[in-house]
Amino acid sequence: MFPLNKIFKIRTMSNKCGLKSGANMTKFKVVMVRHGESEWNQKNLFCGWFDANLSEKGEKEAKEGAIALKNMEYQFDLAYTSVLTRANRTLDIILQELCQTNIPIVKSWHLNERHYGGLTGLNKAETAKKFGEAQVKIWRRSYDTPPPNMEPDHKYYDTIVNDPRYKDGPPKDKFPKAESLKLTLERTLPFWTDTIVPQIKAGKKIIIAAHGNSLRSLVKYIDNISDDDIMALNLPTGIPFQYEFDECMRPVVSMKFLGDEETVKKAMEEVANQGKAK
Ligand SMILES: O=C(OP(=O)(O)O)[C@H](O)COP(=O)(O)O
Repeated sequence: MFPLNKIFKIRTMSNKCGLKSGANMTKFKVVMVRHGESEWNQKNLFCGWFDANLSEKGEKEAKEGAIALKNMEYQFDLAYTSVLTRANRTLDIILQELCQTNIPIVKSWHLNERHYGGLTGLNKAETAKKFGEAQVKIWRRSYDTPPPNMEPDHKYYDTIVNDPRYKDGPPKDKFPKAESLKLTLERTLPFWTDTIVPQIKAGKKIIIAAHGNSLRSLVKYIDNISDDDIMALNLPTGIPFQYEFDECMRPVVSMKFLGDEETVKKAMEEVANQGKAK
């Protein structure tokens, strides 16, 4: 379980990108949300780049997340999401509830879930029974150990590799076969730095609807979380969280969930427990 006191914190850092002042000012705010529960989350299957739909519960979670944002009168100028339906649909539900469907939406595979390789479509609890909970935890949560590759004879290989949504990338010779969190960060980070951050600095109010591990990779980078500590972070579905940054894009407030602490903790524990042999 990731210690929430590590993330529910107000930071005291340097002012003007250098000098210690102890009083950092919030200049920018960004909202992130992992999509609501998918049909494959519900069945406890490794999903990755398979395009699962939201479950009925997931639609409800997205709506509840949207209501939390609405109650706090959030206004967005721009939205980013992956090219996967579960994240797109979550974003649509949120923007509909907020009556902000007119804002631009940028979809990119760079925000896709990490590619779960050969594990795609396998049940997590059955995999834990077969290979042991420790191995499954390494595959799910270690920073730099990728799952086994998805080979061309994998049940979902053709569906994923030949999906027309990838016609503009990633290039065929760089198409992922499996991704660790580290490999995921190698494609989320340039998108964050080169595409999203300039828009934040231009004053745009941004929401990012993505996935458990693509968001974990960004959180690791933004909060400079160690390779060991990131193993304990499990993001709940459908609960938006906010970052506040100073003028130098350093986090002033990290992962402030728009949900009560007990509910968030319980949802995080449930995600962690998906890898236990039942
Ligand atoms: O596709 C997945 O993530 P997503 O539901 O956030 O898109 C994974 O199956 C999440 O699994 P994990 O929590 O075991 O890393």
